[in-house]
Amino acid sequence: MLLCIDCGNTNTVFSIWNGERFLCTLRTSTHHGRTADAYFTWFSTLITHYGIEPDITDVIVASTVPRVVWNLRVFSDRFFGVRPIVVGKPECLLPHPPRVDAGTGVGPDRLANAAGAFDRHGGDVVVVDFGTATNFDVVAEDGAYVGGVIAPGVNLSLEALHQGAAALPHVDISQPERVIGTNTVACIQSGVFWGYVGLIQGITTRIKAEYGRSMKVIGTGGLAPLFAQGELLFDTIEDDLTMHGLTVIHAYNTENG
Ligand SMILES: Nc1ncnc2c1ncn2[C@@H]1O[C@H](COP(=O)(O)OP(=O)(O)O)[C@@H](O)[C@H]1O
Ligand SMILES: CC(C)(COP(=O)(O)O)[C@@H](O)C(=O)NCCC(=O)O
Ligand SMILES: [K+]
Repeated sequence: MLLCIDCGNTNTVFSIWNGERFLCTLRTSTHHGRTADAYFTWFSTLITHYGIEPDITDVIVASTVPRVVWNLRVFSDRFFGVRPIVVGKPECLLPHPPRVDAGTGVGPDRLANAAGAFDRHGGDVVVVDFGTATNFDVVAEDGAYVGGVIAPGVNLSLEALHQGAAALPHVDISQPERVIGTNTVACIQSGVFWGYVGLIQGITTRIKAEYGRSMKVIGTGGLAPLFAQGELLFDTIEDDLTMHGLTVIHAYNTENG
């Protein structure tokens, strides 16, 4: 079985793929100080809780935080005897290499999103991924990642208001009833929620105009469903797109490595 690890700047997600479906998805906060032993303690407790007895034979990692990769490598080697495939490293083959400026890096989460989106939709796609940052990943007709947009994430925007303005409290995101807020919390929620709706609409419209072909827009990441309510921002929402992309990249490496 394949263990897929998607490590974002906020959360690290483990999913076990049995070749047909994901058996479970486990989430923990991202800390570069977490040791291989700490990962295993957490992992084994949860899979026991869920009654799963996986036989992990392969591991693939996509991490937007370079410092966590070392401990994930040790975790993989020590507990499963497996050398992981790390997306973005030269030894990890990509089904469709990205076309970007020479010398620039592409986030491994974006490479996984591109692979997952192409496998499911066949290209000409924009993925909108709501993580710590909100990424727009453009996937060309042939499956290559060809660029995109990086905007501050929803929670980062809320946190920045709280950090930067003495009288503004920490607020959780939700869809406000009205645009004109009549208290501080409602004003902040309106600014971030409706600001985000405008950002998503505005950027996808401009991407489509610049790209010059019709495109599908796929929402992914924890907050995508919040922005689907009542607004036609996405053609589809796929929570497991990054994980699916990891299974696609793994299969490609198995066949071609
Ligand atoms: N279902 C959800 N509802 C509300 N907030 C969420 C949900 N999923 C994730 N978040 C929040 O969205 C932010 C980004 O989370 P995540 O997608 O895990 O980011 P990353 O992949 O960058 O680690 C975090 O602040 C997280 O707490
Ligand atoms: C844009 C990101 C910070 C998003 O990370 P995340 O929100 O998933 O933690 C990540 O994809 C990244 O570090 N990218 C490198 C630069 C690039 O992709 O162009
Ligand atoms: K992510």
